[in-house]
Amino acid sequence: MPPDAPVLALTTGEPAGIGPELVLQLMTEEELPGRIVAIGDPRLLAERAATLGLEVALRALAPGEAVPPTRPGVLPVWPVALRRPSHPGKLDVANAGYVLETLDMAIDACHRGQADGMVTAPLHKGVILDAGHAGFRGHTEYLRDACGIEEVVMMLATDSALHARVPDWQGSSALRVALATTHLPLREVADAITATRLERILLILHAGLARWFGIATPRIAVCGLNPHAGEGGHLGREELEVISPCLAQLRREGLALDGPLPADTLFTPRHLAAIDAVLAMYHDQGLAVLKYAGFGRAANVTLGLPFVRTSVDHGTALDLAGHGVADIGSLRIAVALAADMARRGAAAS
Ligand SMILES: NC(=O)C1=CN([C@@H]2O[C@H](COP(=O)(O)OP(=O)(O)OC[C@H]3O[C@@H](n4cnc5c(N)ncnc54)[C@H](O)[C@@H]3O)[C@@H](O)[C@H]2O)C=CC1
Ligand SMILES: NCC(=O)COP(=O)(O)O
Repeated sequence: MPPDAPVLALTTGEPAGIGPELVLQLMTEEELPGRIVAIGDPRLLAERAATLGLEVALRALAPGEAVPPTRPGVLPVWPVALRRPSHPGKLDVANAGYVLETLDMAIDACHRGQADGMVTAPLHKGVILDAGHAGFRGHTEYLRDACGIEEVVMMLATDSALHARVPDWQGSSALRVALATTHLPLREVADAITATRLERILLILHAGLARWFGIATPRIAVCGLNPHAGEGGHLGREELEVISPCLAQLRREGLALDGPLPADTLFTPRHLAAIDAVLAMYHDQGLAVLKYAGFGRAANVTLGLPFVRTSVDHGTALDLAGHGVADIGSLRIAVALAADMARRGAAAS
């Protein structure tokens, strides 16, 4: 590995979940892109490694110490102390502040240029809210607010859709799905779909596909919100009053957009064959399909941030934590994607 390989700050996520063990497992692998530094509690990581019989030596880095080239079996760590000892599968509100501190450290490192990007292991949104961090929604929204920007875009891509235009959808599970709204109660979704938000989201998505995925003129298919995209106004008017006018305006500005299309038939090979990404109106409209196509083989990327951030396609899996059986596939892909994006970012600047 070259000594100037991108530095990736890897947050270890909810301590009671599968994040810590996936990070440890990753570090036993031979081929890793980038110089990885985990952010978390070294004692927790050492305990989890011992429980699972993973031979990983932890090396706490001093402030300002350079992140060394990654070697299998060695995990450099930027230490953050747990507030209370953590046990697999057992959430504890006392450790919510710890999880947020690991995120803050990664954000700070990206801002200061000490890291070229961040990769996040899953956190548990519920326990952070139970701990009193009102308004917490997820990494995506936390990063947006920490960076003081209006909008970012959550996009998940399956492994075969990570690098460029997908030539043939027929029989393929290659899929990129972005979301117009993220972690919002369904009751609030319709009101959140405004022309201003949609325009911002589509511009970020268009730019992100061009910059990071090498698709100069991406074609994006936009889902309707209502069944049958509103059935001409009989099953909802958001398509007529908000989505269509917004798409028409953006087409005049040169974006290649299809829709609004009924979401049920959009996700079929004939429609997917012609497009580079789908914009779904809400979380489960898009992610249920994405996870059906490639759960465990996909990564989550936040577009529109001033730095690279990727994540896994799954949550904390409390039921599996501490057993060493969780699938590492998505973390592997998230790390590879972040390293690739960081290299592209460096080449472009
Ligand atoms: N990037 C992040 O921080 C994410 C966090 N979450 C959070 O995770 C928590 C739990 O969410 P759930 O909806 O239960 O989803 P989940 O992904 O944690 O679990 C859903 C099912 O998938 C299985 N699963 C998850 N990851 C797996 C892996 N790597 N290998 C094998 N099986 C795996 C679990 O055992 C469970 O049966 C929630 O608080 C949610 O908000 C969910 C998605 C992403
Ligand atoms: N289902 C995707 C998800 O919840 C990821 O959220 P985030 O924490 O990465 O914002």
